[in-house]
Amino acid sequence: MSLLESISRNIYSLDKTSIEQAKQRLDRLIKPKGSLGKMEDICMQLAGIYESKYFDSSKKVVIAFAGDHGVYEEGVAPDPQNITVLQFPNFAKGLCGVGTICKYVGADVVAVDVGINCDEKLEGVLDYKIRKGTSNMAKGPAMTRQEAIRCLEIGIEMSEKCIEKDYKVIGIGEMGIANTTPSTAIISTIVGCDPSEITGIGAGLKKEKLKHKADVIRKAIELNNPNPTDGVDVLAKVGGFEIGSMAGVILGCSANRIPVVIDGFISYAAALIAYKINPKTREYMIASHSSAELGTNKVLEILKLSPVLNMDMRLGEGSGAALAFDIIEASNYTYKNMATYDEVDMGR
Ligand SMILES: Cc1cc2ncn([C@H]3O[C@H](COP(=O)(O)O)[C@@H](O)[C@H]3O)c2cc1C
Ligand SMILES: O=C(O)c1cccnc1
Repeated sequence: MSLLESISRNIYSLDKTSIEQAKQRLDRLIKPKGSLGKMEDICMQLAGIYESKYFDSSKKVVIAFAGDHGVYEEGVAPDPQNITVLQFPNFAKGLCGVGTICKYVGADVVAVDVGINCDEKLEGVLDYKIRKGTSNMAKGPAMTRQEAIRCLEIGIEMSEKCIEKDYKVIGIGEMGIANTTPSTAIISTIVGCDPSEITGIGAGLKKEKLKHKADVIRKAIELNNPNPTDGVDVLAKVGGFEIGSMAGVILGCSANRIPVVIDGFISYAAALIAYKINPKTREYMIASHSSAELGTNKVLEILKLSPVLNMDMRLGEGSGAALAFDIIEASNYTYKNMATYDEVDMGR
């Protein structure tokens, strides 16, 4: 049995007893029932994931993957492709958005090259390059099925390495110029809508080029005919290496009962791939924020995820996941340390 098969067969629902125990404590805290809103949801979810009333969520990491995209040549992105190789070393150095936010919240970043269009080894970046960028999906499949499985398995492996190092909460991030294009293709295929309904500006595409971007995505879907019920097929035909690797982290976290914090639009595409491979992965996901990219609501509705933050962010990298780490920690701290009605006299 392959690593992917064995991991996806080993994903179970959250533990109802622990969720109930967490709820009972939350209801005994000195506050109106339910008044901590999503903080309470997070605590119940974490209890169900860790199978324990109390849990440690202190050690956190963003695992970020980078890859380039053959579809870049269709003129779907506003920036030069080599921004991927120039920006990615800044993840580990703590100089870019996700790096800086991680420093602030005391989390680590692991940066993994799964397909950057370059020959050199990058400082502070793990080399798991599959190939120097996907093929142009407007002309044929982005990758082979074997490559799709490979990037999923790299993601699984990275998550398990981090879990072995005792990380208790894992966020996902990415870098890849043009990757909102395959993300939109994945989301249109799985949601079942026309790409024009959800094609956004990405890193700042001019409004007058949006129709062209949507047309390229539609053409890629028509040409490759991905099967919306088969996550691996969708990934192979219209995906990206970094997107598949993020989906692999989601599967790895779910099988190892570790919460996985979803970032923005590109990570939503990864979340849908993981969900199609095993729908139970949804239970392990925390949506950090609501991306400003068009199409956000459609994915979050399917995944039934309610984002923690709404910051109008559309950076990616894992920046939103890192920002939500502090909310998760604040929720756990409050849950553990607030007094209950049994401990202080509240007149009842
Ligand atoms: C300097 C820079 C830093 C970034 N960090 C994340 N992205 C984000 O923008 C890219 C996706 O947008 P599109 O599909 O329009 O190319 C991805 O690399 C994503 O991570 C960046 C983009 C740029 C230009
Ligand atoms: O939502 C995101 O993460 C996003 C949106 C546009 C470009 N890059 C990332």
